[in-house]
Formats: sequence, C-alpha cells, structure tokens
Amino acid sequence: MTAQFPPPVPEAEQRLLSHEELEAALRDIGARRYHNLHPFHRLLHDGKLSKDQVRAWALNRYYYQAMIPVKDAALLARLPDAQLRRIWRQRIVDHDGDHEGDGGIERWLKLAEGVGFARDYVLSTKGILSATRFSVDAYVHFVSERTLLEAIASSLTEMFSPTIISERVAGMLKNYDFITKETLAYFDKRLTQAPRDADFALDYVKRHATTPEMQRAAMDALTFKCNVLWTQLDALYFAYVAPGMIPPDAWQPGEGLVAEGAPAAATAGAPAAFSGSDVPRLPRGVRLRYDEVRVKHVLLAPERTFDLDDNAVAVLKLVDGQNSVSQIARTLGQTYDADPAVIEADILPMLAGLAQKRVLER
Ligand SMILES: O=C(O)c1cc(C(=O)O)c2c(n1)C(=O)C(=O)c1cc(C(=O)O)[nH]c1-2
Repeated sequence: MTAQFPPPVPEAEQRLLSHEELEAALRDIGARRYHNLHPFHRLLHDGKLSKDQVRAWALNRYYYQAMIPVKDAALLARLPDAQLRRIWRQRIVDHDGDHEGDGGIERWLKLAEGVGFARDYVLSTKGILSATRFSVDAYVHFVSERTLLEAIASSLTEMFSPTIISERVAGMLKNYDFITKETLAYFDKRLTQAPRDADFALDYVKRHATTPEMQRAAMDALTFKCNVLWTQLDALYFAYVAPGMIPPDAWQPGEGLVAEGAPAAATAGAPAAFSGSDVPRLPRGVRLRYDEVRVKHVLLAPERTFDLDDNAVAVLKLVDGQNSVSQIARTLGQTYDADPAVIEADILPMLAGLAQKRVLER
C-alpha cells in the first residue's frame, strides 16, 4: 500500500498565534477530546453504573493518582531554576501530603475504601487493567522524555477538570446511595488546586511557545494527554460495561473487598457474615474437585486442600457467582423438601466459615 502524502498545512497553522488564539486552540482541544465526553463518565455521573462498575473505576483511577506525583517529580527534576521548582513541588505535596494520612493519594484510598475495597488490595494495584497501567505509564514517560514545554503542556487537561469534578460530585451524590460526601472528599481540594495549577501551566505555555512549531507541539501534548485519559475509560468500558470482557488477572467483582458490615479495621482479617442477598463465589484459584483417592469432594486452593462435609458440598455445587445465598437455599429446599428459611439459617455460618478460610468470597 502506498502511503498518502500528508495534507498541506494550512497557512493559518504555520503562523504564530497570539496568546488568546493559542488559548482558544487549546480549549478547543479540550472541548472535543476531554474525558467528560466519554460514555463511561456519562454513565458514572448519571447514576447508570452498578456498584461494581463504580468500584472498577475507583480501583483503576487509583493508579493514575498514585503516579501523578511520580510524573511531577520527573518534571521537577528537569526544571532549571529554583523559582519554577518551588511552584511545581506544591503538586507533589498536594498528592503525597506532608505527613502520613495526608494528601490526595490518601484521600483517593479513602474513596476506594468508601466503595468497599480493602486498602491493601488497592495499594497492591494488582487488579488494575493493563491498559490503565500502559496509559498512565505512557504519561510518565512522555513527561520524562519530551521537551519541558510539552511536559508542562500535557498537564493542561486540568483546565477542564473543575467542570467535570463538579458535575461528577453532584451526579454521584444524587444517584448512588452508597456514595457519601466523605467518600468523595478527594475532589474538594482539587477544585482549588486544579485551577491554580492550570493557570500556571497555561501562562508558562503561552510565554515559552514562541514559534508556530512550539505552539503546535504544545497542542499535540494536550491532545496526547486527552488520549491518556480517554484510553483508560475505553478500557474500563470494554472490561466492565460492554462487552464486559475482563482480561485475565484484572479485578473481578467480589475481589479485594472488605465484607459489608465489617468495621474498616478488620480489613485484613476475617470477612464478616454473609446475608441472603449476597452472591457467593469461589475466589480465583479455588476449585471444587472430586478427589478419587479420598472418594470425596474437596476444595482445592493454591497449596491447600480443604475437606468438606456433604452439606458443604451440596451448597458449593450451587456456588456459581450468579446464585445468591437465598436462591441457593431455595434450590436446596426443593431438592431436600425442606424449609428454605431453615436451610438459609444453616448455611450462612458455613459460608462465613469458608470465607474466613479465604476459600469463598462475594
Ligand atoms: O477527576 C478528573 O477528571 C481529573 C482530571 C485530571 C486531568 O484532567 O488530568 C486530573 C485530576 N482529575 C486530578 O485529580 C489530578 O490530580 C490531576 C493531575 C493532573 C496532571 O496532569 O498533572 N491531572 C489531573
């Protein structure tokens, strides 16, 4: 196939834009490509996502938050003068805080805990989508490798973030009963931090993009960054909305959560009791198997085997990640001609016991 010649660059794009024209061109990029336009955000803000889909967003976005100060440290290291470094270092403080328990990363962890995650699971980043990692890492590399002007221009998406943040906070509070103001506290500070940062970066770009090529490079950097944000939402949509193809090793609903009703301090310890509406499932790597030698069913977990009594086997055969505890009890009630309520009362402690041994989750 023959490559097409690139279209000739229109005259207007080759001349130096005034500061106002440059700002208008940058804003136009945001108006067409910022992630407020992405269908995943529309669903998120309009209350159309399930709790698990909101969890997937919170979990993946943690990686972005965690890497922002790494990106800013890479940029800081390239700034040639003390005054610029003094200004830029505030961004690192905003995210890392001045002491333990402070800062944006900590507040994002609170958000993730607020939707049910165990802190250690979020910190491990093991459940995030590869596409999240790729895009965020691409941002860090871009800032490390491109010109300072491009690195600073790539942060200009923040010009558009106060609008999306206000819309998101209002929409999520209105539409999800599991979201509280405390859960979303992360965004409070961003409403003042983002405009401050964006104003500085915009001023820098206007003053330092002194040729048409440099202005074009700044616009391309902002476009790149819009794509960094957009790609993360594409991946979330594909995995958790439609077609719902969760890649191997990425977070599966039910994983990494603190059992509902359990106090936060018990995070790393035992999961709390199940209720009838919970949908139990076997964690990744755990399987129900018939052991030919022992002539009985066992639960196979990595490097462990659990013996099961007949009742547990009957229940576990119905654990498929779809049936709730009450549905399982009803099916068993029909099979054994017994009262489902009595069965449910019997199996709830059994399920909690299995969860305690980490061979069952919801
Ligand atoms: O909630 C959002 O939609 C959103 C967007 C952006 C952005 O536009 O890059 C940032 C943030 N939040 C944010 O919280 C944040 O700390 C941040 C830092 C940066 C950056 O590029 O340095 N962008 C953003």
